[in-house]
Amino acid sequence: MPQLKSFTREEVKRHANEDDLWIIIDTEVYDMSRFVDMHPGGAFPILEYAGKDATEAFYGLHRQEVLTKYNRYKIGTIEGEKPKIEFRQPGALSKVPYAEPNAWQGFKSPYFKESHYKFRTAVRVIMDGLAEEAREFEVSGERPSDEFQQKMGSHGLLAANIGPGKFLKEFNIQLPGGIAPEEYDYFHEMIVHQEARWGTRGLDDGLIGGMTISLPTVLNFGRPALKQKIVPEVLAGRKRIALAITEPYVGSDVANLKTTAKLTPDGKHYIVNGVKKWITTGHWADYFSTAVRTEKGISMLLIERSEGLETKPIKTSYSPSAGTAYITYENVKVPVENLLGKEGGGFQVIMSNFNHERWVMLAGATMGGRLAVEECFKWAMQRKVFNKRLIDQPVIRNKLAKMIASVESVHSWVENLTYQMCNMTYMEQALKLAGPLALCKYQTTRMLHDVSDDACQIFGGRAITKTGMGRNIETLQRTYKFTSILGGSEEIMADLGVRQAMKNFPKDARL
Ligand code: HEM
Repeated sequence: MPQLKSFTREEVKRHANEDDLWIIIDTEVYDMSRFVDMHPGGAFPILEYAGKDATEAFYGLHRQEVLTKYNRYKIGTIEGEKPKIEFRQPGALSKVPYAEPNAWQGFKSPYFKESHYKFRTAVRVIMDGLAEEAREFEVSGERPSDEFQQKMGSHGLLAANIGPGKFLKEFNIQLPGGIAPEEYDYFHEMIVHQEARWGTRGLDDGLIGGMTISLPTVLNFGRPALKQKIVPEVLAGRKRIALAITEPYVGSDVANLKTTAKLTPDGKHYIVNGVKKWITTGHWADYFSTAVRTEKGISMLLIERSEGLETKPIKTSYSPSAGTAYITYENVKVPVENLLGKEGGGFQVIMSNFNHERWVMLAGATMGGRLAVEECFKWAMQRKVFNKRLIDQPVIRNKLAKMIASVESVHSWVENLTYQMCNMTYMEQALKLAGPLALCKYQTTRMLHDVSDDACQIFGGRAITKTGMGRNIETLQRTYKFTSILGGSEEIMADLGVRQAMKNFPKDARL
């Protein structure tokens, strides 16, 4: 970058033709002479601002990050003037009201201790440092690279997604912010899910989604030797793992799955045949925690990618970088030692992680809604139409009010449920939390539906454009159905919640 100089506004005015074209954005001076013909928006819009202040026009059409990416054209600043627009620094919190959970914006919280604040600060710095690379994978739809997966692992961010547990100490995991493994609780984990503010819904699942739902089956039900082999390599990002339950004929209806595993006559192996569909991370995975039908009923097997096992990508409306796969198993030979839990005990293995899986989705989804609030609020404040800012239109303020109120309500419920998870025993959680978590998941994805709809109307055409100002809104509207179908569809969640409440309904209660 050339040495930055100081200029007066009068000096800038003298560089006002196509071959010598300067503009001012806030208090910075850009020499556009070499860029004007390459400008993605064409030369015409820039020419109008030659030698002038283009701040308002620029922010009406570009995200701030454009200036960071093209800062090679910056030649100086305006003498004696202080910037009016703040540049977001890596790791910084947003000052936009409701853009962050209120605990991070100075509100009192009964839930967070010093270690949570410390952890959040550390996680945001790491995530900001990885954001650009993450977005490149989401846009290209490519497999997140081994280096990227391993960076996540080396920061402790893969293990941090699996939740608190003895395994953090057992496998010597170094958590962000130097948090001690025994201190790590579900509020720390909630922070990890909510700090994934990259706007890369597909990639998030390709990187960690499959692992978060499948590794616990090995951690909690795998034989010690299997655990020792697989857990460290997955948590370090050297290997990837997916949960393979759903089939083309059965989605949530696990009891009717058709994939079979037959014991060989010597009793040393299972031979697996069948197909699986919608397997998140599946196309990238080395291991598959797979639900099969054995002689004794539904069982879970850890299957390594090997002869007879093939994956192919499913073209989804979210992102190919989620690695969503169709899997075929043709006479795949699996050692009996890879049985997870008991033969015929597959339901227990599958069910044991459902609450956690749904809660992870809730935490991530509230962040998705919040990000939309921040984007819409900023856009409405800076976008001018009919000579007014969007925010000056009551209809826009009303939409924002609805968005904020629904994100905040769901977020408070998620925090309350997280508190229960931190303080109930595993058995208590199993008995009491399935219903509320299911209802909260239902409410959260309804919230996303409404927020996405309002956000799209606020952003207009940019909400259906993959790059530029509305990029994150486009991602939200294209991907929120992912959350409302996976891990139990809205309809099943709503029904489960009410059926569980019916079980606890007092027999003697009358209106
Ligand atoms: C440092 C100065 C500038 C840089 C680096 C820059 C860069 C860019 C880039 C990268 C895009 C594509 C954005 C996307 O698709 O996400 C773009 C679009 C555009 N730019 Fe600029 N630009 C600059 C200044 C300006 C100025 C002063 C104007 C004047 C109004 C302008 C008008 C536009 C327009 C109209 C578009 C198309 C926006 C759209 O498709 O909605 N640009 N610019």
